[in-house]
This record gives sequence, structure tokens and C-alpha cells, in this order.
Amino acid sequence: MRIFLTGGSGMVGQNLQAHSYARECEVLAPSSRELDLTDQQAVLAYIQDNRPDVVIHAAGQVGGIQANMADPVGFLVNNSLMGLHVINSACQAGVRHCVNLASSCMYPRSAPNPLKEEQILTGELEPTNEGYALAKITATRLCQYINRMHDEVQYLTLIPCNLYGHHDSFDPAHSHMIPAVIRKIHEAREQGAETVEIWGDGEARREFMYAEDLADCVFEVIAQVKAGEPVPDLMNVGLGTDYSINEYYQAIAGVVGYMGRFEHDLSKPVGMRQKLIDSSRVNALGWHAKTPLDDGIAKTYQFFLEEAK
Ligand SMILES: NC(=O)c1ccc[n+]([C@@H]2O[C@H](COP(=O)([O-])OP(=O)(O)OC[C@H]3O[C@@H](n4cnc5c(N)ncnc54)[C@H](OP(=O)(O)O)[C@@H]3O)[C@@H](O)[C@H]2O)c1
Ligand SMILES: C[C@@H]1O[C@H](OP(=O)(O)OP(=O)(O)OC[C@H]2O[C@@H](n3cnc4c(=O)[nH]c(N)nc43)[C@H](O)[C@@H]2O)[C@@H](O)[C@H](O)[C@@H]1O
Repeated sequence: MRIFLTGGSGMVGQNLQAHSYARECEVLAPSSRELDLTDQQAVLAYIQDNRPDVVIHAAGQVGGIQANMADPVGFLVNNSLMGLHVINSACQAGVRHCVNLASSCMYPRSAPNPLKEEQILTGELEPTNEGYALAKITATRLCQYINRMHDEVQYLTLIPCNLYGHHDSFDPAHSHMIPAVIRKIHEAREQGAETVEIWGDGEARREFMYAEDLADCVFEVIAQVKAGEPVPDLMNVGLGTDYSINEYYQAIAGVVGYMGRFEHDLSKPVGMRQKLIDSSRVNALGWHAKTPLDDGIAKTYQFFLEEAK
């Protein structure tokens, strides 16, 4: 099976390529220098020339709350263009299967948790990542419209919770909370700092899943689609538990071996108070996330020590 994977050099993309299922496939994963996904003509020509059986759209301008607040135009424009070009060109080129990756940040900021797929577009979005969320909603709806217009295709959208793991970004200007805090606490321990700053009051809650588990889910879904099993076109993918930011700092300090104190900087942005997703649909297919938080943090810290410093 020939797969066109976008975002192959990213955290999710590299975890997808490392999965055993991928090793049984021909995976085409051009970098952004080889194929700029904001260039519609180039994307259509690439798909027409290479005729993939499946497209996995894992590219994006991605980052934590601070990155989104710094560049709402880029997060809206680049993610909208990439999603529209990849998904619409796949349809125009006659690709039958597509897996589009969205994000739990696209849910309304005040929707009751756990968040369910039918709650999309039922309320105002979180201002700190509204541009990104609008782009994700647009690509998600495009997949659903294509499914309605073309009986022979299946364009699925998976909505992951926050992710972390090998190949994550540890750059404080862009990174999500777990890699940012791993770096912060590691450096505090190395420098003998007595305190580490927590953004906000630390009471916001997040559901973070190990990226390798998402890769496993993507290929489980593809395998079931290829086997002709009934698969919903829109599914949350999470592990079903969330923790407070304070709890994440404690867990990471335990893995890193930091014994100092924490101070809360209430001037820092906190985003949604909670975004725990309901993963019943994907669980009904027989898939469940399997990496416990402490194991995932330990593996990610090891990666940071070996690769990312
Ligand atoms: N990380 C999370 O917490 C999280 C949570 C939920 C959903 N997601 C979704 O999962 C997907 C992957 O996220 P990630 O964390 O793996 O992101 P990432 O590590 O930042 O990787 C992003 C990828 O997109 C590529 N890309 C960016 N702009 C491009 C362009 N103009 N043309 C071609 N490729 C381009 C990058 O290629 P270059 O390196 O060559 O620029 C890179 O391979 C995204 O759709 C994201 O929205 C992520
Ligand atoms: C999945 C991603 O979720 C993103 O929202 P979001 O979870 O708030 O993004 P994160 O940057 O992971 O922030 C998660 C929570 O961690 C808190 N936090 C505490 N300390 C830190 C720190 O040192 N660095 C960071 N980055 N956060 C920190 C932050 O205030 C926020 O409440 C969206 O902006 C993206 O678009 C994407 O959807």
C-alpha cells in the first residue's frame, strides 16, 4: 500500500514512520522543502504523479499556547491552506482514503467535558488558538462534505488530545507544555535553581497522550477501513484521563529528579480550563491508548537527553 504522509519530519510524522505497519507500506514523506503544502498546484501535481492509496495529513504549523498567540495569522492561513490543498487535491486525484489530523483545541472553550464530536461548532472558540481551531474545523468539514459527495471514498478525521513524545519540539518559543516543562525543570536541576515558574495558577487541566499511541491508532483505523469495517468519519483520540498543570509539573519533577519549589506566574496565559475528550467511538473499534503518563514522560526525557538538547 502506498501512503502519502504529510508532516513526515514532525513529531507525529516520525512516530508514524517508526510504526511497524508503516514498514510494510511504501511511505512517501516529502519535506516542506520538497513539497510546500501551501502551494496548491504543487500538491495536486504530486498526488496525481504518485497516485497514493492513502493520504495521512499530519503536517501543520503547530505549537503551544505561546506560539499560537504570537502568530494567529500564520496558524490560520498556513493550516487552512495545507488542509484545503491536501484534502481537496486528494479528492480531485481520486484518492479513496484519507486520514486528517485535527486537534481537541477546536472544541468550544466552555463546552461541557468530556468533549464529544457532536459538540464541534456549538460555541465560541478559545481565543488563544482560535485561528488554528478554525483551520482544523475547516479541514474537518471538508472531509465530511467529500464523504457525502463521493460514496466511494472515506475521508476520516481523528481529533487527538494534546500530544508529547519522541521528536517533540523543546524550543520554549514554540513547545507545548510537557516538553517545555521537561526542559525548564531539567535546566533548574542542572543549575541548582531553588524554584521553577508555573504558568498561571496550575489548575487548568490537560489530557496529554504519548504520540506513539496516536500513530498506533492511525494505523489501526486504516487497517479496519481497508478490511471494510464500519469506521466513523470523525473520532476523538485520547486516553480518557486528564491532570492539572500542577500535577504535570510534579510528575515531570519526579522523573527529572528535581527537589526544588514551584511559583505560579499568574501573568502567563492558561488557555482552556479543561479539554478532556470522550474517546468512546475509537474505543468501540477496540483501540485504547496504552502508555501511562510516567512511562511517557520518562521516555520523552530520555529522548531530550539524547537528542534534543
Ligand atoms: N503536538 C500536539 O500536541 C498535537 C495535538 C493534537 C493534534 N496535533 C496535530 O498533529 C499533526 C502533527 O503535529 P506535530 O506535533 O507532529 O507537529 P510538528 O512536529 O510541528 O510537525 C509539523 C510538520 O508539518 C510540516 N509542515 C509545516 N509547514 C509545512 C508546509 N508549508 N509544507 C509542508 N510541510 C509543512 C513540517 O515540516 P518541516 O519540518 O519540513 O517544516 C513538519 O513535518 C498536526 O496536524 C497537529 O495539528 C498535534
Ligand atoms: C494541542 C495544542 O494545544 C494548545 O493549547 P494548550 O493545550 O493550552 O497548549 P500548551 O502550550 O500545551 O499549554 C497547556 C497548558 O499548560 C500551561 N503551562 C504551564 N507552564 C507552561 C509552560 O512552561 N509552557 C507551556 N507551553 N504551557 C505551560 C499553559 O498555561 C496551559 O494552561 C493549542 O494552542 C495548540 O493549537 C494545540 O491545539
